Amino acid sequence: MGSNGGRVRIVARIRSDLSKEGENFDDVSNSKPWVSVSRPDPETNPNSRSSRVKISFGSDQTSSGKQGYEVDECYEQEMKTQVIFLKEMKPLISGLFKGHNSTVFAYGPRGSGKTYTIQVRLRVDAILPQAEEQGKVVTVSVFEVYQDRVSDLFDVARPEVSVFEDAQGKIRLKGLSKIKVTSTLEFQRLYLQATSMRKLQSHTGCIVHVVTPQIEKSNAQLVGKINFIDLASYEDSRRKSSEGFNLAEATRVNKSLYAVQNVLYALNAKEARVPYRESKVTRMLQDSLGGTSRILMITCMNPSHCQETIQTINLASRSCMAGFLASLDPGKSSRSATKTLGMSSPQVMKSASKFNMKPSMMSPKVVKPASASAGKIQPGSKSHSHSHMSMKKAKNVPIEAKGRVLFPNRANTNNSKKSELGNKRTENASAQREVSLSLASETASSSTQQEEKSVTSAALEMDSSPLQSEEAKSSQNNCSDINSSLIPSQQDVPPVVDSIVPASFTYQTPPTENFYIEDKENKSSFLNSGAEASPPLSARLRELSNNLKSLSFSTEANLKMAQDSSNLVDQVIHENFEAETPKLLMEANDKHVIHDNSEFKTPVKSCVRFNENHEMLNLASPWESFHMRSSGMKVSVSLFLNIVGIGDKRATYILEMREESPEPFKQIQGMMKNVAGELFI
Ligand SMILES: Nc1ncnc2c1ncn2[C@@H]1O[C@H](COP(=O)(O)OP(=O)(O)OP(=O)(O)O)[C@@H](O)[C@H]1O
Repeated sequence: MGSNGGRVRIVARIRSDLSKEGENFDDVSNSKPWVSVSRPDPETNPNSRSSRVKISFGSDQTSSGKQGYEVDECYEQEMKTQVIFLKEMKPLISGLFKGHNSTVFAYGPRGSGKTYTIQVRLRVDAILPQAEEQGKVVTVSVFEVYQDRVSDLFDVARPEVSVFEDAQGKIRLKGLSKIKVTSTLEFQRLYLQATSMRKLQSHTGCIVHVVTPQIEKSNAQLVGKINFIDLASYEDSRRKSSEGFNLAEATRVNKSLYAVQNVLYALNAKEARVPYRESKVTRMLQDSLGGTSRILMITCMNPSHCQETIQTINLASRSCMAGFLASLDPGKSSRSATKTLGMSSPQVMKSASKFNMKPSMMSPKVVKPASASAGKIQPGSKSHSHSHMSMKKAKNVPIEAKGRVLFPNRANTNNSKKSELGNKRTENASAQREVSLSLASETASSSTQQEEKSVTSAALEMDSSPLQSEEAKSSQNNCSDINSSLIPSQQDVPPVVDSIVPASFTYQTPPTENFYIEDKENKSSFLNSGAEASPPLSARLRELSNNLKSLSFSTEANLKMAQDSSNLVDQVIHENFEAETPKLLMEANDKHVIHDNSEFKTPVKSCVRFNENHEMLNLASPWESFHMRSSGMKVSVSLFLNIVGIGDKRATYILEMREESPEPFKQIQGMMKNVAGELFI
């Protein structure tokens, strides 16, 4: 569906200039364009592989050097909502009558025009006449998901809607009413009444079912359904806390937004497993996301919340590009495609040698970070700029700073180990880890129950923001410019693919060395019985240390950073793990079920800072971002928790607890300090 080759179409809409409507903006008198949109010109680039549109922030670069985030389409400020409807949503409504389920998401920061763009009332307007013409019946449900609880907005007094899978594998929404509507007026009245009950930070959804009236002896009633999901606003935790909002709530909301993005990413990437269960929203919409369903995500951009806008577009672009990567290798999942491109592509290999990088250290995500396509933008590209946000000067970030594959693929080694390990599970022999350098935690997945636990690591990181608040403040001073963000200099960018791959990096860990710990109540399939079945943590950390040492960095600072991190890891190994590992594992086994295969995925989060006037100061490279956020290569709390064998869920819980009950957490933090030495200062 998307031009990226994926099933999810991801478009963006830039909200119109509200400064004309009297809304507060940063000083726009001296402002430079805050966002610009470039699209390949078919006349000058008839052979262009991509019809994707590039969104760039900042104005310091020439149009041929624009860096940015790619999406399937971007509607600029002057575009009318009706045009967007006709181009993007109308086809979905037509599909509805042919039996296709569809879902439309509106996603973006506060006040970015999500509700304004999705306009559910008008959409139902377009459905009713067609239904009547074809003798179909339309029923609607309106719900909200707040703190992972689903409520029926037609009757808020009813108990929580329960979401479960029936014996046939169909998702059931028990307790959600469906109301038959026959006229637009009737629907508008119902919808207005229902949405007036919604909570501020909730996801609001409307499910429109088109059904065939009961035909004698036939049970097949449902023709199709379309879901309109007005997602809760993405909020930046640091900004929120400074403005007195509820940080815990923002964290929860953002986590669920990341979960939605993880699902879209997995769908676009044609991954075998999609982490629907990661959030209530995706779980309840599962029927309308998988299979032949069509999905549209409209990412709304708000110039007055530029930081959040960049973060949301960054994630949206990541999901979009997953489809592109998968389309390069349609026979395989995106992970396989990633591997193929990273390990075998002649272009990549060429780039690897050019940049003195070992092929085993590369993945497309490594060599093609969020802005790395800039060097490939066609000279004839059209570019439009919009003026709002004041910016500072650009600074180039070398590509080497984007990330590395820490662990080489050692599938062969694993095979030879397989017999030694006896009953150890090895079916996911090429399980990969994707780790965003700018993020602190990872996603775990259980192969045994075919259920994924995608990462909501940015949320975890936000959870840990109070620990880092001082760093954040100081890093603001270090930040220079939005354009320095994820953007390497043109000379430094290997011309690998004509696309953006958002900043994250991938490394592979052999399954015999993978494990994670989960709560017993959630999963129970494989119990790793200790050191024999699982290699010592010290070995993994040692490997991390060695790989860090072997990284080639372009600058002295980066080299020093790598050495520092390597030394830190060495220190942790020496002081804490070599002696403690068997004990830790035994303790873990007492309390948890350990799975032998894990899959980690992190959404990408940029590192944009604002000064007190909300002017953007910097969008750091992923590596810089990691550096800043982790205070000079201190490994983040949640990453560390993962390393010591605590799964993401538990790590999330610990971090959330710290937010909500700082006192007990101080004790936990003390304990962690003992374990991690300098890491948790
Ligand atoms: N493209 C646009 N043109 C004109 N006005 C707009 C546009 N987009 C949004 N608005 C106006 O901006 C305001 C906020 O829009 P809207 O409520 O749709 O944002 P939202 O992202 O849904 O906000 P929330 O944070 O409450 O979820 C509304 O008054 C809306 O009419």
